[in-house]
Amino acid sequence: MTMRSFGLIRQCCNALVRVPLAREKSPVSLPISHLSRSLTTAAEALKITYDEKSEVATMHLCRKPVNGLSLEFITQISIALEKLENERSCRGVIISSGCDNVFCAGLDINEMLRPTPERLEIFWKTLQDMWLQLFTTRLMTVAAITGHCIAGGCLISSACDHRVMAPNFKIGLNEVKLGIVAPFWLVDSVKNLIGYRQTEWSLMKGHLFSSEDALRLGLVDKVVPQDQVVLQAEADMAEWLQVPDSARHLSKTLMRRDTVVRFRSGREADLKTFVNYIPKESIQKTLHSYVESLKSKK
Ligand SMILES: CCCCC/C=C\C/C=C\CCC/C=C/C(=O)SCCNC(=O)CCNC(=O)[C@H](O)C(C)(C)COP(=O)(O)OP(=O)(O)OC[C@H]1O[C@@H](n2cnc3c(N)ncnc32)[C@H](O)[C@@H]1OP(=O)(O)O
Repeated sequence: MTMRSFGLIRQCCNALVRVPLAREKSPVSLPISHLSRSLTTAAEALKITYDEKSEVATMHLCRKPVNGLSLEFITQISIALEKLENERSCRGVIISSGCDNVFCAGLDINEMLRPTPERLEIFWKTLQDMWLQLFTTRLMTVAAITGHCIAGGCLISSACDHRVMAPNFKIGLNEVKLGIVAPFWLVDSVKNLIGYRQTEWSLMKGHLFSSEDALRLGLVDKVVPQDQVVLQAEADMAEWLQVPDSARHLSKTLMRRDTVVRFRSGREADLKTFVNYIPKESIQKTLHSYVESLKSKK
């Protein structure tokens, strides 16, 4: 297999990104590596490889420990997706994880703890944009879910076209457990996969499905042993790419149109709700307790 790194993507991972710092009033330009709260540097957090023969890229999420979606990380993913989308030879992207037993633990909760209004607003807008990009991309997208896939993690996997998961992990929307509510567009994309009632009760309870239940419901398409997830994702991608790209993409656009129209008309209101809701003292208390409970379980 001929693998090469995507030079363009490597460049973009070290790029300057204009984001407000956590406790500053106005945006400043800094290398994104200066802003990351992760144990990994920004350059290490996202690795892209491209296989010329299969015309498939792999986007490896490696923001340790749990691929928490910070503003900088979401920005990196978004820039990488755009570059891949513009790379004419690229037909598909597999999203995989470099974190042990975790595909993605969702939003980096630190982004919502005592945030500045400026950063909070940019954070949410960037997340909305990344979701729309992934949900509508011309590329065939496969999520290789080698571990837990929670809330914002499920946002990524449910926006893809196909999902392969390892057994004995958890997947779903647990936002209520943090005292928050998943946005309607994320709920819609899960509802598109598992239907109204399963979405409603799991959302209200913050229930996370086992891999096996997720397979039964259609939240994932295959469950295979952990060490075979990426291989299976590659095999499934090859099968999907036997369908002509434009017909496949037009079919996807047709099926996702209502969700996208609803998103576009509601995104401004959704943003306002998010930036008003998160700083509330009661929400801050619940988020804080949740983070403490994560730390104290050790
Ligand atoms: C009424 C009107 C309503 C309007 C609504 C308005 C607005 C909507 C608002 C918000 C919508 C947000 C939508 C999306 C939300 C999210 O994604 S929130 C995140 C949800 N995620 C989780 O709950 C997952 C939490 N993590 C875990 O359960 C576990 O960490 C695990 C993924 C199962 C992995 O377990 P394990 O391998 O044992 O690892 P640890 O638990 O030890 O974790 C390692 C360290 O990582 C820290 N961490 C874990 N998850 C996160 C995270 N999401 N963000 C930040 N940090 C995280 C964890 O604390 C450990 O840190 P230390 O090593 O202790 O420092």
